[in-house]
Amino acid sequence: AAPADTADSLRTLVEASADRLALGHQVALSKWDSGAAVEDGGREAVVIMNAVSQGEGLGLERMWVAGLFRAQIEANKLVQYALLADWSRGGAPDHAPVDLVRDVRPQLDVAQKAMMAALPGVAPLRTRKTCRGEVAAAVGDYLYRRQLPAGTLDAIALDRALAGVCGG
Ligand SMILES: O=C(O)C(=O)C[C@]1(C(=O)O)C=C[C@@H](O)C=C1
Repeated sequence: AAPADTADSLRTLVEASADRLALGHQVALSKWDSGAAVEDGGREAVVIMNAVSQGEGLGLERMWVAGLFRAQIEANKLVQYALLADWSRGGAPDHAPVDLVRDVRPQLDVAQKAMMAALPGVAPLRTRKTCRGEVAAAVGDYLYRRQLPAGTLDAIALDRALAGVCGG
């Protein structure tokens, strides 16, 4: 694919990753209410298995897809831990009850599908020397477009969420 195609796909991937990450706020609220642990190893395995098998249908390498989603999950946990720690000190924001299994995980699955659709176009970037710089720039563009300040929790976590794009 030409570099322009990669850039478009990367932009789509960054947006879908940010959408997935934003759901971490809802997940954290549900865990605040339920007292459940942030980490759910069984669910992580399901998320990664689903992504890998969807990726195989798209001709994507298993290890790459697994690494990509491991990074997404790690970033999601970063957001959850940070929010829960804040709320332990200051209280959680007012919110309606959040049903993790019925409401939030299906939305995570939708964001995952959007990410998967972008991956074939992003794959050629993996092996470029410029990969890390291009990913960092794409995140910077996203933050700029959304007027999200660098250094905030969501901005930091978005860089981490995309840590699996290069190499693998
Ligand atoms: O589904 C959850 O319980 C989440 O916290 C979300 C998520 C994910 O990013 O998919 C993150 C951490 C958990 O270990 C499992 C999955």
